[in-house]
Amino acid sequence: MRLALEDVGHAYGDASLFHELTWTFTPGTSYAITGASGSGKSTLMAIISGWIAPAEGRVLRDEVDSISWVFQNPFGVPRRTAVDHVSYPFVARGFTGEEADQRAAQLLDDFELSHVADRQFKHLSGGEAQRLMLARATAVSPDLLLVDEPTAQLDRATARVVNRVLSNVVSSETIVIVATHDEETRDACDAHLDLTSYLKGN
Ligand SMILES: Nc1ncnc2c1ncn2[C@@H]1O[C@H](COP(=O)(O)OP(=O)(O)OP(=O)(O)O)[C@@H](O)[C@H]1O
Repeated sequence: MRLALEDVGHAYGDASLFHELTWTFTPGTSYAITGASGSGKSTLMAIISGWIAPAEGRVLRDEVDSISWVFQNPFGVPRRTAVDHVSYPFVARGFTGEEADQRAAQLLDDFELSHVADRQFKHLSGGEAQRLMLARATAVSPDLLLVDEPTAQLDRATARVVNRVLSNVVSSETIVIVATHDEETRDACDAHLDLTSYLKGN
C-alpha cells in the first residue's frame, strides 16, 4: 500500500490554504494533522481520501482499497447495542458468529467499553459513543482510517480516555490520520503534520 502527497496545495477561490505539502504516510503509523481553525485540516483529509481533488500537486494512492471515517459527532444505530456495533463488521468480514462475538468482546475491552456492551447506542455518553466509533472502525480494519476531531465535543476527562485508547486503532496494515486541535490527541499519535508550516508565505 502506498499513500503520499506530492507538492499538494489547495485554495477555495482566492483563499489559499496550504501549499507545497509533500508527505508519505506509512501503514502501522498514526498521524496528527494540526493547525489553526480554518487552516484546512478537514480539507486535507478530504483530499487524502479522494473526496476532493487538490488544486495543486497530486495524491499517490496505491492499494488503498478501503477507507473509513470517524467524525466528531459519533453516529451509530440508536437502538443497537454497543457490542452489536463492533461484532457486525467482523461478521461482514466473514468471521463466524462465535468468532465475531469473541473479537467484539476483546475490542470493547481494549476501548474500555466492556461495562456498556449491552447498552443501546442512544444511551451511551459522548465519550463512550466516540470510543465505540473508534472500536467499530478498528473492527472494519480499513487500509486508511480518517478521524476528524475525536475529542472536540468532549470534556477534558472524557477526552483523556479517548486519547488513551486512540493507539488501539493502529494495526500494522492501517494508516490512521487524525485532525485535531487537542495537544493530548496530537501527542497520542506517532507523527505530527503541522499545517502551519505549509501556509502560503512560509
Ligand atoms: N467548499 C468550500 N468552499 C469554500 N470555502 C470552504 C469550503 N470548505 C471549507 N472552506 C473554507 O476553507 C477553510 C478551511 O476549512 P477546513 O474545514 O478545511 O478547516 P479546518 O482546519 O478543518 O477548520 P476547523 O479546525 O475549524 O474545523 C475555512 O475558512 C472554510 O470556511
